[in-house]
Amino acid sequence: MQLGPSAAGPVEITDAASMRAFSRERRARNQKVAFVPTMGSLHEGHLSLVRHAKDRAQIVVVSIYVNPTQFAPTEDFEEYPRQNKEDLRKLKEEGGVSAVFMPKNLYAPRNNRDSGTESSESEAEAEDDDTAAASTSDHQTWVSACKLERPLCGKTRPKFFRGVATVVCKLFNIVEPDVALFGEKDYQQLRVIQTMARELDFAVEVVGCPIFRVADGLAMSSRNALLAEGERKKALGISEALSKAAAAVEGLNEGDEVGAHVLCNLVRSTVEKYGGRVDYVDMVDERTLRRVKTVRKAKRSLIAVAAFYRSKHEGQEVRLIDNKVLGGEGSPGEARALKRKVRNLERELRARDHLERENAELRAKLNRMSRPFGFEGMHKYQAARKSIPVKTEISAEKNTAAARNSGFWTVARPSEGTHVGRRMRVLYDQPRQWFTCEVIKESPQGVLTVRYDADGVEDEIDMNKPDFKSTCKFL
Ligand SMILES: Nc1ncnc2c1ncn2[C@@H]1O[C@H](COP(=O)(O)OP(=O)(O)OP(=O)(O)O)[C@@H](O)[C@H]1O
Ligand SMILES: CC(C)(CO)[C@@H](O)C(=O)[O-]
Ligand code: BAL
Repeated sequence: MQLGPSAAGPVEITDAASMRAFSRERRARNQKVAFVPTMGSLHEGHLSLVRHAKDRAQIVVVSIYVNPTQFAPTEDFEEYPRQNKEDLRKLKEEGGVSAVFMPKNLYAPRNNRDSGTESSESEAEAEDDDTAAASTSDHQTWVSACKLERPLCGKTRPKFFRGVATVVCKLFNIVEPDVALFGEKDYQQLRVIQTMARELDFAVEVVGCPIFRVADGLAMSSRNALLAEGERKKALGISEALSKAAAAVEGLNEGDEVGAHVLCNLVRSTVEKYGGRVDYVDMVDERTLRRVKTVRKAKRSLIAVAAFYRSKHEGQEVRLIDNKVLGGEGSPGEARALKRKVRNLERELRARDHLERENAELRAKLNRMSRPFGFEGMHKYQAARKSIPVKTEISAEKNTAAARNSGFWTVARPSEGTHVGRRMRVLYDQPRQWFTCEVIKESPQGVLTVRYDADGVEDEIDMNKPDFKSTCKFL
């Protein structure tokens, strides 16, 4: 059975029981499960989470579910972009995703089943009914991280985080992951889920991942696809505004501080100047999400913004969010990503060091094993040459054994006419075989440096040695 990611693409699972069975089977085989919950309409931001997930576990599960309980009746549940086929194509292309969980409805039908009032008719009805109210009206158990839900997005979307925490709780119970990955774009959501997982004892590590931006700075978001023509340009005001605030803090002297309201006003006016309608701009403590009054260069604070733009759906607005950690050295996700990168690089360096050492050992062994015929003699010959003072040079004609034995060396090239690039064959003794090589350097003393075709190993061959003619042939 296929346990890890398959070339055919992820397994598509639509019911909770099969999803749970899938995960349990993998975990029983000691495979770690990483989970990326999404509402679909996948973009590079989601795929960046998938890549972080692949780094952390053998099994990656992505869920695609537009959760009705996090939308208020006035919000864009109906308009929310849905494109499951395209999403599956993207995940297959990305590779490394083992399963995609795409439940039809996580609320009413299971609720009926649980309460013992099972009715296939009502299940079918509920499954066919996508409206937020109809599919969730029976649901009565909610998860809430009260204090963290109130500020920022909680002011305009009072039931949003209750819906998010509840569906993530359900998804965690179905997928039973070891690790779950969330984007820092939805920073408040990340903090709510981390708190829920910790306080309700989920055995899941909740990891935040850095915001993935388009080259022009806009944070990737599924809702970007809902923007009316010309609105994307206005939305660039958000990242521009956050960068201005970051630059202002960067420009502070150590120990100086700036009022949070000054930076919030800067962000608000920039977003408005670009044409956005600001929902909120707030400066908060990155952990508690409580408002901070001042910002210093050395201390990390989070500036968060939400703004509305015209939707391509008549009369609707698109609400985009973004944030930036000011002061300190970037967001926790960025720090974690950097740490992983450093760790991976160090692992690669260690592996390379190990490879270099292994290569040097093998090269030395190879040199020992396959010296040209009579090589030992050449060593002795070279050693002897060092100890004998060169009295005079003798010509090629006088290059006789007698002359050499008398302690004189030849500088003349043998009649073959060697030159760099000349190809030759050399007889080895172990194994006894001819090898072709090319002259890559020659010394006036008649020592050739050659490189063997077979393995690229370089070697020295002395044309003066007595058996040169019988063991080396120029081509
Ligand atoms: N640009 C991004 N960088 C990093 N993570 C992201 C980015 N966009 C979304 N995510 C993360 O992907 C997960 C799924 O988010 P979701 O499916 O709601 O997409 P989205 O783009 O945030 O949609 P929306 O337009 O509703 O905000 C969340 O954890 C979210 O924080
Ligand atoms: C976490 C989530 C999948 C819950 O529906 C959603 O809020 C999202 O996509 O960020
Ligand atoms: N990315 C969070 C989902 C929502 O805004 O509804």
